[in-house]
This record gives sequence, structure tokens and C-alpha cells, in this order.
Amino acid sequence: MTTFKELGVSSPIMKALERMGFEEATPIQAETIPLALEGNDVIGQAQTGTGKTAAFGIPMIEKLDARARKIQGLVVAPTRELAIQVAEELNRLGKVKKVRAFAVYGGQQMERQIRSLKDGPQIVVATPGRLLDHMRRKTIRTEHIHTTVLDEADEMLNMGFIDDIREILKAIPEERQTLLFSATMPKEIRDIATNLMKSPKEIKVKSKEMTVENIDQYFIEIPERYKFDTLNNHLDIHSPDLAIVFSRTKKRVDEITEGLQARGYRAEGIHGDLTQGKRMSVLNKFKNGRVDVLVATDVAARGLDISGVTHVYNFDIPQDPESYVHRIGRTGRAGRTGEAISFITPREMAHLKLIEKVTKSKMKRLTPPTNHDARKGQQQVTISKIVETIETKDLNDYHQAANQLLEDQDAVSVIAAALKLMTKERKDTPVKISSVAPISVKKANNQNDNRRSNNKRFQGKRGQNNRGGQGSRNRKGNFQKRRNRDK
Ligand SMILES: Nc1ncnc2c1ncn2[C@@H]1O[C@H](COP(=O)(O)OP(=O)(O)OP(=O)(O)O)[C@@H](O)[C@H]1O
Ligand SMILES: [Mg+2]
Repeated sequence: MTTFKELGVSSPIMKALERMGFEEATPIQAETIPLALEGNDVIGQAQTGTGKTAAFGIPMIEKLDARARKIQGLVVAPTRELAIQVAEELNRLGKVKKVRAFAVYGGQQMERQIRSLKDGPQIVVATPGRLLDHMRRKTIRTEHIHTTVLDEADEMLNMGFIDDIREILKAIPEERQTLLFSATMPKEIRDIATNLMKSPKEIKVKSKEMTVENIDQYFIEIPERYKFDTLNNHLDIHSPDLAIVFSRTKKRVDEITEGLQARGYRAEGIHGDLTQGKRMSVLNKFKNGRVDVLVATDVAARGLDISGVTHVYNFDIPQDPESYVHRIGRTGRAGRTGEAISFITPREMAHLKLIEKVTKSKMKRLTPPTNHDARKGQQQVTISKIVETIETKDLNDYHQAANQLLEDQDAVSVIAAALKLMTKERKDTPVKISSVAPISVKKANNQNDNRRSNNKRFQGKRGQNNRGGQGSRNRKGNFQKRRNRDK
């Protein structure tokens, strides 16, 4: 166990960490912070949800001069949502020290960003394209930047931003410190490390598996045409607090979302064709619990940190094993537990084996729940609510009415009627999801060979925390006591 104090974190940041409910450092934080505070360039690799943001955020904020209203720290991230989220976390970390971070990304009015930049944030978190725009217009000046972070570097490479990254780094004063976080180390990222960083120290938090231990992984072998009803049944039985359903195409995301809504679920979809405003509003509704099911393409797979996601469904299995790791990593974060359920068509079973091999993890087989199971599951939800009410609520006011009812009716009928009234019965609106070709192993293999498959990249140990609700298994850990917070 390492405390932040032992790592040399100063008191304004200690205070902020306390407010955030962080009591001990995670392994990647324990290793990165001291090295970065000494001024080293650092390359960090650790599993999903293990606190990489604070690992680079804390040393960056330590080095900033809060009185100077100049950009001194820069974080480059692949997506807008991620840029916003990272800026939020940095603002929390920098609150007491009065350091401000501002997110800059495409799809938002340039003028508005320029106005906010004039307020003088010390940190800018940006997506590559928009950042370059600002740099060319000189609305972001780089001469005072002394710390630069590349978050999710491999994803920026996948998204075709590698030349942008090089251009950005070349425009920043050479004496800068550079911190790079990446799930994998493909050649292009290595090149950046060799050519644009100064003898970087590499940190890999050891772990056998790429996926975190506190996510229980399952698969259901199921023909394409039964996937949607199976998803419904599963949602009914487990009634997740928050669930993310990943699908392969934007079209299917729209169809699944509409289908779920038609069946009475509070679902919303998110993918790259939506406007920025819409994407933000969907994410916010999901974070606030006004939406229970988020249906998404891989845009939501990387880095997004939404606390309380209990279930991740791979409605369509991803092509790439690594994408599997990032998707399921949206649950089981900060030491909580989570479940990941992947739907695999019979022809994709070989692909499942490949994912298991690359990620060195094992998915347990589940039999597809039937409609009957689902109805029983829904009733069970009602029964639990009744039992909880008996245990926790004062029911005296209702006793007289209850007695009266029992004089005229038999007890079983009364309870059955109450159960029926309270149980959310599913609408049986027909839903059709257009089909996609199954993933063939050959294709997946090629891709895997080309891009990645070195396994030693994910690390970190996950901690524990009781998320409450159903099932709490697999606790090991690092984040021992974490305040229950919701974003
Ligand atoms: N030391 C800590 N104690 C408690 N909670 C923490 C600690 N460090 C980070 N967290 C919380 O853990 C969650 C995950 O952190 P973060 O998003 O930085 O993970 P990550 O490693 O970047 O994950 P990903 O690989 O998915 O990007 C966040 O909600 C963060 O606030
Ligand atoms: Mg992250």
C-alpha cells in the first residue's frame, strides 16, 4: 500500500485527493508519480480503469505555476469525450491549487473555444486535429508548455493521428517532459518514444492477464437472429444499474436502441455520426441514471470512465481482441466488480478462442435465458423490492387495509395481484435488427498480426470495493476504501 504523501505529493493536491476520496495510490500511480516528479519522461502501461489519468495528472499539476495564466501542460487524447473527461479529472485534482484545465476538441465552435482559452487555463486537453488548428492560428501558444501527455497513444495511431502527434510534439519546446500512455507499443509509438522523448522510463504494472480480475466474463453462443431477445431476457433477469451494449455498426446501434425503447427500456445510442451536443447529452443522461442502457459503437470503448456500469454486453463480438479488453474495461473500474457478457454466433466460436488466447482470460459459458427465465427474473426483482420494503419501511399505515383485503380475498391472490401490478412486463413489440456477417478468424488473425498481440502490455492490479447490488465477488485489491461517488 502506498499513500500519496509517501510519493511526495504536496498538500494542496493531497487535499484535493482527499475530497475525491482517493486514499491510496494505485500501482501505476505509485510507480509513475515519483519518476515523473523527478522530471523523467515516462511510458506507462496498465490495465483499464486503474487510474492512469491521475498518474500523469498529479505530477503535471505539481509542476505548474498556478499564478501564471499560460498554458504549461498539454494532454492529447483521441476522442472528444475522453478530452472532456480528462479535463474534468484534472480540474478536480487541481482545484485546491487553483489550476484549471480546459478541453478543446473538434465539433465545437472555434470562437467559443478561443474565448475560453483567453481565460488562461494552465492545462489544455485536446484532440489532435483541433489542437493543430489552434496552434496554427496561434490561439494556443506552445512556448510555455513544459509537460506533455499522450493518453491512449495507440488509439490515436489507430485513428490515423500519428502524423498530427509528431507535428504537435515538434512544436513544443524541447526541454519539455513527455509522458506517454498506451495499451500497446506498436512500432510507430516506439518510434515516437525513441525520436521525440528523452530516454523514457518504462513502467508496466505486472499482471498475467490483460483484463482486470474483478470483471466476470461470460459468453452466450447464440444465432444472430436470437440476439435481441436474448439481450432483453438478460436485462430483465439481471436488471443492471447501468449497462453498455456494444455493437459493430452505427446502423445496428440505432436499431438496437430503437428496439429497446420500443420494448420499454430506457436506452439511448451513441456513435460517431451523432453531433457532439447529442453525444454529450446521451452520456450525461447515462451518467445521471436517466438512461439505463447505453448502446454504442467502439467510440465509447476507450478510456471513458462512468462509475457504476455493472454490465457490458458485446452484442457483437469485436474484431480485435484488444478492443474486447477496452470494451469490457468500462465496467469493473476503480476496484468495483462487473460482468461482461459476449454474444457469439456459432460461426464465431473460433474467434472467441482467439480472444481468450490473446487476452489470456477465460469466458464462462452461459445458456441463453429463455422468456420464461426472464419473466421469473422480473418477478424476482419485484419480490426483492417487497422484501426490502418489509425490512426497511414502516408499514403500519397499511396494516388495516391489508387486513381488510385478506378478509375478502385469499392471501395468494392478493400477493399475485400485487406482484402483477408492480412487475414491469415487457412489451412484445416485434423488433428486427439487420444482420451483419460473422467475424471470421482469418480476418481477425491478420489484423492481430499486423497491429498487436504482445501480451505483456496490460497490467495493474485491481482493487476492491463493494459496489453493492448484486453479487460481489473477486475482490482483491488496491483501491480499498473509495468514497462512493457518481459523476
Ligand atoms: N487512487 C485512487 N483511488 C480511488 N479511485 C481512483 C484512484 N485513482 C483513480 N481513481 C478513479 O478510478 C477511475 C478510473 O480511473 P482512470 O479513468 O484514470 O483509469 P484509466 O487507467 O485511465 O482507465 P482506461 O484504461 O479505461 O483509460 C476514475 O473514476 C478515477 O477517478
Ligand atoms: Mg484512461
